[in-house]
Amino acid sequence: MNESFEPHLLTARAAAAVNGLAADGSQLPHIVTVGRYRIGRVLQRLSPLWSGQARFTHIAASFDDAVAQVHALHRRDPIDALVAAGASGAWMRERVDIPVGMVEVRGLDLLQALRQAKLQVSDDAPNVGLVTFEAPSPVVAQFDALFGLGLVQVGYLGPQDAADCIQELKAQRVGAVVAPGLVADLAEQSGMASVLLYSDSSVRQALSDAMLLARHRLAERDRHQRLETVLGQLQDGVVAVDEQGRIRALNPHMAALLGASVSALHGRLLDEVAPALGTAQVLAGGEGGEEVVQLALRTLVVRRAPMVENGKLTGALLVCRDPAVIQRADRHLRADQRQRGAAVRWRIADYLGSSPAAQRVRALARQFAASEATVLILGESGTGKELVAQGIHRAGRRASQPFLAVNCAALSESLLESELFGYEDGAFTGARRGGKTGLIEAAHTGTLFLDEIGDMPLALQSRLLRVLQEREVLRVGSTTPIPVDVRVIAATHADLAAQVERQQFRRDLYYRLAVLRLTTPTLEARGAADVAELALAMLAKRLGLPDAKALAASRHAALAGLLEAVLLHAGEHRWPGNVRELDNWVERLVACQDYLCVAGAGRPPALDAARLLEIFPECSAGVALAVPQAARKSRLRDASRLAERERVREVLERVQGDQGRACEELGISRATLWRRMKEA
Ligand SMILES: Nc1ncnc2c1ncn2[C@@H]1O[C@H](COP(=O)(O)OP(=O)(O)OP(=O)(O)O)[C@@H](O)[C@H]1O
Repeated sequence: MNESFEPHLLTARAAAAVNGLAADGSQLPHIVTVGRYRIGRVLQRLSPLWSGQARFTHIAASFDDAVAQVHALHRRDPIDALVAAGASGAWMRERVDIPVGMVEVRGLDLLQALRQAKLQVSDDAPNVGLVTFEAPSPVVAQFDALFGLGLVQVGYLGPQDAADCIQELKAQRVGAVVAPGLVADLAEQSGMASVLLYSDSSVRQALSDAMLLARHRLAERDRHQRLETVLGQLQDGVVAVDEQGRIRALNPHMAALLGASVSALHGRLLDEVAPALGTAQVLAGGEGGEEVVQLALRTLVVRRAPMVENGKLTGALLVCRDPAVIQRADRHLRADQRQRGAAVRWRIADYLGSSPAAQRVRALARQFAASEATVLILGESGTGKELVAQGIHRAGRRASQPFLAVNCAALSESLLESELFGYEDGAFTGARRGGKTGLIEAAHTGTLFLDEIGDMPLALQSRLLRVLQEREVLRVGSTTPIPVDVRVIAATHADLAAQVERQQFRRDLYYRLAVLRLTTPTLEARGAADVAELALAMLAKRLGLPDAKALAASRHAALAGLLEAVLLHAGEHRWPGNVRELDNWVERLVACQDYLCVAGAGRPPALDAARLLEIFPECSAGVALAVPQAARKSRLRDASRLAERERVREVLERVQGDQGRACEELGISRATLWRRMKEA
């Protein structure tokens, strides 16, 4: 016996079914019974037996009317299976894409029905009528001939035949009829006894069949929904077709590419909707692979793959990509690679100096980092323009994105153009195959530093202006602009405003660039204290120390003192090469430290003025003019002593304590060496 007949199960299930859920919380399949008249009533009477296992809806209609109502309901509330009988059921099965549990006439049921009918005939009308869907059965006719039932068989195709059926039965003196619902009802109305062709057990069997079909379909629907959720998350358009090329699944992105809704596209032939996708080609056993196609006005990259199950081709999967997405990913990858190659080294705090001018630079840079506006950094060569640009980038929201720099003065016009804007495949003779991504594209989401912007040729200035205005870049040889999100920081040592007046620089570009403006001061403007601070930091860096503070405690303290002494003699030097020139001094000092200090007889080594001028001719003015003050002299002496001691220690280390060799190298006597060793 079917478990659904157990009453306690029925109640528990019925309670859960109120919400369309099974007792375990899973969704119940939706079954729709379809039928009018007597069969409709039997279906409604018996379907509650499954009430805990399925949700039932009844549609009292037949044929086209039933088909229309089923479609309408299915759109509102998806149906998992239908139950119907006879001609109307067969009609529906042809027209609805939902499995149908058919109420079938079974042999014993028919005998039972005929027996019941026979018991109800009268002498006036002694015959029994049998109305069946489609043609009369020869087997039943043979049975009648054998047992003498007086059976009149009539075929029935649809409601339009019902009245004719009744007339024919009457004419043949039929007293009781075994017939489908409508005919049975009409027979009763015209005074004939009637027995429904379908027994309760055949209706129960149909309901049970429908249950199985519905469960299967519900599981399929769940799988489909999960798949749709996954597909919905994809940025690509994805469509699956069956072996005939009919769309069986697609995601909203694909529907948008095809220009219709998901539901409108479902079931249509993909080759009719979008012939360019080449569905037929892959279904005909062609190779999958990737191709660029034109779909309406869009260019897409389509990838096709046949679907093969158990060695049989069951359909195909097509994945469509917007080339812009691929290009963007490509740009990101390239930008990442470039970024790794040219890491951002500097932070705003690396801009050293305690002078008010240096403090102002740091404060402004911090302000600019919080903004997205274009920055123009003005300043002489070697005043830290790139350092500040990197600092602004690193302190802003683009810090984790690429920082790319290009020196506009270092490249020829055509090279600078392709470096900045990139080019398309075959844009010019010698162009790399596959084209090239320009720095502007590669800096997407990051910062582009345009050094020596004043040297950018006028033609490129116009192209750059377009990038800043339209926020898109046009590769050389291309007509399709690529959107970019780049912050531009430009720098120049030139007087850009004067260049604008002389029409050497586009005025509109100048204003676009100079939204935020910052000037990096020269070393001269920053003063001697900043010069010393920077020089000591450079010395520390050369010696592999973390910063200038570490010098004092190191064995290089004397060298640091020597550096300070040399700088004191720089006097009025104007540092035209700025930080680069200063770094050059530090390097010279490290190389010539021994030569600079001369030990007199019985006197500690001291900075030798003549040698100083020889190595640092820039000092001449200072040395000649400045009368060294007492404080300076003593600082210098200390520095020289320190340097000498340091030197002794270094040489002794190198010669592994061999004092004879150390004296030779240092050019001093053994007695002096011992004294120096004691001091150290
Ligand atoms: N205030 C400063 N503090 C620390 N280092 C500095 C400072 N100013 C400049 N530098 C250093 O000087 C060197 C040159 O700086 P940078 O390249 O930024 O200058 P620039 O103005 O861009 O020069 P150019 O215009 O010649 O390219 C770098 O090593 C930089 O770190």
